[in-house]
Amino acid sequence: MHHILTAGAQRALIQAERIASGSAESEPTLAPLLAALALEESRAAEIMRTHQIDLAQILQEFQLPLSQDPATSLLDSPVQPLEMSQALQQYPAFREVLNHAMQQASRADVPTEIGSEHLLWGLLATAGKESEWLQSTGSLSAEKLDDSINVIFRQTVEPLDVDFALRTVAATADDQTNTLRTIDAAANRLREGLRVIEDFLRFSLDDAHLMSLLKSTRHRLTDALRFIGNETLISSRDTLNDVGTSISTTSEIDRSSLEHLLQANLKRVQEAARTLEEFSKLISPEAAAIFKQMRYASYTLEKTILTCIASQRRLENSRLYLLVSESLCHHGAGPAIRESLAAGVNLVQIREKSMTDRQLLAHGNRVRKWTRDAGAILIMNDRPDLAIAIDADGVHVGQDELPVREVRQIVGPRRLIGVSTHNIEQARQAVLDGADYIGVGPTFPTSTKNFAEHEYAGLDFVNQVAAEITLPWFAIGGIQADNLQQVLEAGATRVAVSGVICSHEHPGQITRELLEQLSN
Ligand SMILES: Cc1ncc(COP(=O)(O)OP(=O)(O)O)c(N)n1
Ligand SMILES: Cc1ncsc1CCOP(=O)(O)O
Ligand SMILES: [Mg+2]
Repeated sequence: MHHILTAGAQRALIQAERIASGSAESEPTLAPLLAALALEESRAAEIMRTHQIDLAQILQEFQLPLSQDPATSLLDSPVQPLEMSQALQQYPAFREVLNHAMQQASRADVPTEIGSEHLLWGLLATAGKESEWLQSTGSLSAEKLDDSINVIFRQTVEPLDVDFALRTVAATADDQTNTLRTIDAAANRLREGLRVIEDFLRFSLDDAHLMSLLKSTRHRLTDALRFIGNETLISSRDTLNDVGTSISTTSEIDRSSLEHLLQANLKRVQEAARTLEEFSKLISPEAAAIFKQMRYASYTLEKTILTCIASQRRLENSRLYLLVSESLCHHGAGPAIRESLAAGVNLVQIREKSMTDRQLLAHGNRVRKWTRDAGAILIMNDRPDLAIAIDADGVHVGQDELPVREVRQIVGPRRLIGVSTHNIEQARQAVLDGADYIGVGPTFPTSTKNFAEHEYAGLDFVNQVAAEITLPWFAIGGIQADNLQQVLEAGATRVAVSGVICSHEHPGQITRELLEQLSN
């Protein structure tokens, strides 16, 4: 198979050589490559950041020098496609890493491309002090990295489906120039649109996870343009004679809200990606395939961002989520629900594991009336069909139940879908799948649901989600009045509880206590 290194991977190798040349080590080591991967605005750096590893730590650990900021100096320099066979010759010190990277890349969507994330994977798979350090400091392993690569790069896009001939089409010189001009203009539109969306994610939504997805999409643009040739594109540019630059439609200047602005730019990105895909078919099928993926990735991104905004709005005032099971309640589910509603709970889940369908239907209809009268949201656990039957506002599903896509087909577009998550990869995936909120836990030991000791995700998981996810999420599991503060300190703003309210002698009283803490 024919393997090519992405621009990011090439820059990392060049940087690694620069760092190695300034290092005191006489024997070649992999530490300069590790530092170079963290230095770049690359996929590998993004992944390391999510595992709390940064450049400063690496430089300190491996006693490496970094006299200037080489990242900026290389970022804009054009990089020619580099084949694996050339890379193996040019960088003998990293041969083992490159070979492992190649194996990993062969399993990805675009098997010919080796990116910085594959180099990181190769580094982890190569025995040595760098790999050991990554595993101990960042809890990174080749398997975990597999998950990260999957979440960011494989599952955000449709499978590579090339529906056009894999050969370039002969054209006249004029045709070629016009095609290149079109590609150049569309690439600029795409880049600009992505930048606007990135700024929105950074400054308005403040969502690190979605931002990292967007950055990956931006990197793919660089990768695709390499197949066409950056210099060729620039030499075909003719802005003065471009009739498009003077056109400014009313819709282009009508940006009535941030959301409108966001949507307009998402559309701009999708249209530009389509133009790039079509015109690249005449020049580079590889580039066309990447543009197609980018178009699909932008649909996923659009859906995800808009869901996030809509959900934040719908659940804006829901900080305390009550899961009610008849068996846990001191005086029955009815009094527990009515008293907690009166005390201010506005989000209730029916979580019954042993009722028959008929019992659940009758119970659900009663709870529907109480919650509706109180203006509260009602969610049915596990059962999309019953959510519809009792006209609940949504349904909650676990990791082993129906996936969001299938649940959405059953409950339609308006009902909320909640998903339980137990680690950061599941949380990221649930966001991309289109969940409207997620459960994050279990935070503490609980007797309400059985978990093995090692399954407690704990406050670390709460911390991780707080750092990167803005889709509404609820910390859950063993939360009580006396440990709620710790959960809030770990970054949660919403919690889901069951036992603490249901089995309390006075559900209204404990509800008020919890709400009081949540509002501070
Ligand atoms: C808000 C919320 N979070 C998590 C769960 C747990 O769902 P699941 O893992 O499917 O387990 P069961 O509750 O069905 O036993 C939840 N119900 N709600
Ligand atoms: C259903 C569920 N899922 C994760 S923890 C949990 C139990 C929550 O109940 P409690 O608040 O009583 O621990
Ligand atoms: Mg369930």
